[in-house]
Amino acid sequence: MRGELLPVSAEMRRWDAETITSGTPGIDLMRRAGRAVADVILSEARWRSAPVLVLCGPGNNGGDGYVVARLLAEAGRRVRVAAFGGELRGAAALAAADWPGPVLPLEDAVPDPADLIVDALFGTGIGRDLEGEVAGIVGRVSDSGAAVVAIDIPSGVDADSGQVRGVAIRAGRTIALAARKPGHLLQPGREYSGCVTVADIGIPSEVSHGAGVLTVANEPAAWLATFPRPGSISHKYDRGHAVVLSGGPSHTGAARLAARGALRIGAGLVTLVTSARALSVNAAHLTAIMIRVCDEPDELSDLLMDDRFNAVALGPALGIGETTRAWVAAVLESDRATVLDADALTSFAGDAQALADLIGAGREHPVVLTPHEGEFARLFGKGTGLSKLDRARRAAADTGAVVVLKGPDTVIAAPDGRAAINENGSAYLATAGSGDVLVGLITGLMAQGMDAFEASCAAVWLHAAAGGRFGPGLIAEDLPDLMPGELRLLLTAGDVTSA
Ligand SMILES: NC(=O)C1=CN([C@@H]2O[C@H](COP(=O)(O)OP(=O)(O)OC[C@H]3O[C@@H](n4cnc5c(N)ncnc54)[C@H](OP(=O)(O)O)[C@@H]3O)[C@@H](O)[C@H]2O)[C@@H](O)CC1
Ligand SMILES: Nc1ncnc2c1ncn2[C@@H]1O[C@H](COP(=O)(O)OP(=O)(O)O)[C@@H](O)[C@H]1O
Ligand SMILES: [K+]
Repeated sequence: MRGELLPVSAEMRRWDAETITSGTPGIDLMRRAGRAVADVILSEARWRSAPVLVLCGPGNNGGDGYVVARLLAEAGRRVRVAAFGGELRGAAALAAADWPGPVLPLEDAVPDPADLIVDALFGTGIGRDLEGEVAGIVGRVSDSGAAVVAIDIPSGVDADSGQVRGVAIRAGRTIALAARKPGHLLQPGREYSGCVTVADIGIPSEVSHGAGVLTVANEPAAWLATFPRPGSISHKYDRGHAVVLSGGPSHTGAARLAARGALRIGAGLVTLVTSARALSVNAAHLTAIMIRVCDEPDELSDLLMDDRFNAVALGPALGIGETTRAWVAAVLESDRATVLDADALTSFAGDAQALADLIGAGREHPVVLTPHEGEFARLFGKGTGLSKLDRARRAAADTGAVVVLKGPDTVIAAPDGRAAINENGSAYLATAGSGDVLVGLITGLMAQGMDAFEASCAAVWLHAAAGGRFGPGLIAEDLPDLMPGELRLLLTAGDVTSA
């Protein structure tokens, strides 16, 4: 997979183990980890005179902490170490043996507001909720207001899910070892991690890239190579023809937002399908977007016999119930690239299997589902105990569709197990109708022939980049018209950073 790999803890353990097997002792990895963290601390002017309190746990994350303590003391810094747990093993025991100073019991550690705290309690090996004396120190660190640097991941944050295991350290700075993990991007882990940088600890690229990690950070590197660009002799039919279904006379705006999104992202033609009753209100608001009247699903099926209509979106403001299920069935039977959102999903609440059956196994063209958390739970259940990543992945595998599970940390998952986590989102996107525009962006990219997973990733990223760059005052109507600016930055200026 292209893009920055985000290994889960089991994959990370494999990377470490394979590196050790191929000849690098675990203590060397740990010393590199400690060196990287110490270098960050020593290079920060604001921490130059801060006394350092290193909190060490019973595993290898604690081992990293002992290395940091020794290196900072050798650099002349005042360092206290407090530790928790029984006898250390392996590399961690070696690292602890190299620390020449005293070790306080954790319960005696009293962080001072002037301290710099190094959080080396737990990393990827956290196995249960924090309680007792470790929960106590997390509380005291938080109450002290001291600055915190976390090694690998803030203790208490689950590296796979981003969930807090009871309580967690809030770090201003986190130094992720070898790679960021999903828990650095998924909420609330992202909030707890503060500013995250990655330290190279010497995992060979054959190990990290040979391991089949299927999760990436959603960034242009993951999909830019296949992003559609018109050729010099392209005509509009080469750029696809997107179709968007409108709701009834007083529910037409959502579909128009999606249709405009599809046109702005580059679909050659966009047609809004409306009932006769909603025709005049739609017609009064549209110019470049064409209109066709279909009052029954059969009429839409007939329209879609023309294979120039190659991507269809439905759901926003369509109404919940049997009628919408019939429209969904008609579209899915026509086997066009399809995006199902909002009411098209909620009409199948508690009956995801019926939707999966309609999507079917033998279809030629992909389907994308774009639920927010509420729609997802209604369709697939709460998935208690599963991470957002796993819930999206499982829903994709079960339905055979790409699933875009929206929110501040949108997850895009493909039926084959690939997944991407988005991180350029902006809370300004939390405004009525912004999801409708996203539907149009995905549909417009699929109309241009982009792979459904990559189209979903690209649309989510561009939508978020536009929202973040615009910021205060954003309304959904703005989003389609922000696309030309975002596309210019992405495709011509080579500036692929979001706001
Ligand atoms: N592998 C390598 O070679 C390298 C690894 N590196 C570093 O190691 C980290 C991973 O190390 P790790 O696997 O030892 O796990 P770690 O996060 O230290 O914690 C495990 C310990 O905590 C305990 N424990 C867990 N939860 C608990 C709880 N709620 N409350 C209380 N105790 C709890 C658990 O106890 P147990 O569950 O076994 O009873 C076990 O003793 C990784 O993030 C990176 O920093 C780097 O140095 C590079 C080389
Ligand atoms: N706090 C947030 N940070 C980043 N993105 C957000 C946030 N809240 C919502 N969004 C994004 O805004 C869009 C809202 O879509 P949706 O919930 O379907 O709203 P609507 O139905 O009003 O269009 C989604 O793309 C979602 O990821
Ligand atoms: K930690």
